[in-house]
Amino acid sequence: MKLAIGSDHVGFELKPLIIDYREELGHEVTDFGPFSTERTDYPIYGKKVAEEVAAGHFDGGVLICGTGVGISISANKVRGIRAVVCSEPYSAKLSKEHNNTNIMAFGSRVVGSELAKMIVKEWLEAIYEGGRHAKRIEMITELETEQKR
Ligand SMILES: O=C(CO)[C@H](O)[C@H](O)[C@H](O)COP(=O)(O)O
Repeated sequence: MKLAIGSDHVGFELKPLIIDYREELGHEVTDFGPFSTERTDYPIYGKKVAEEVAAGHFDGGVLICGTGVGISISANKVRGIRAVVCSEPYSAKLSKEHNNTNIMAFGSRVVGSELAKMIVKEWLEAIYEGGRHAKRIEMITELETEQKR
């Protein structure tokens, strides 16, 4: 699986743990920055990763900031993105099975490295169920097309 990953300065230190973990399992992970703990702004990286995923260059994305909230809000502003913030694996699993999420976000001030790995694992291993959920995803997509830029 090809994954795009990004963070802000607060999520920076958790990022390599997730990269190493997924690469050990055979995934190809590309880090879109930042590459230091120098204070920066999460919308920059939320947008970068979201645009790469929306363009189909990657199968999914992982975003990390302090709580996961700001960076996921930013990613969700990109058409075609369904980013979710999770602090436990059950929502991560259902977000893929029911909502076909394509970006997983979490907060490095909220979850530790082992729980973060568990969340990403559940999310990546889950399979979108389609069926009755497809209509709802189409309704979300319709919301996007109705929005005037
Ligand atoms: O935690 C957050 C709320 O979404 C943000 O993602 C940032 O990580 C946080 O706001 C950064 O805070 P800082 O005081 O500028 O380090």
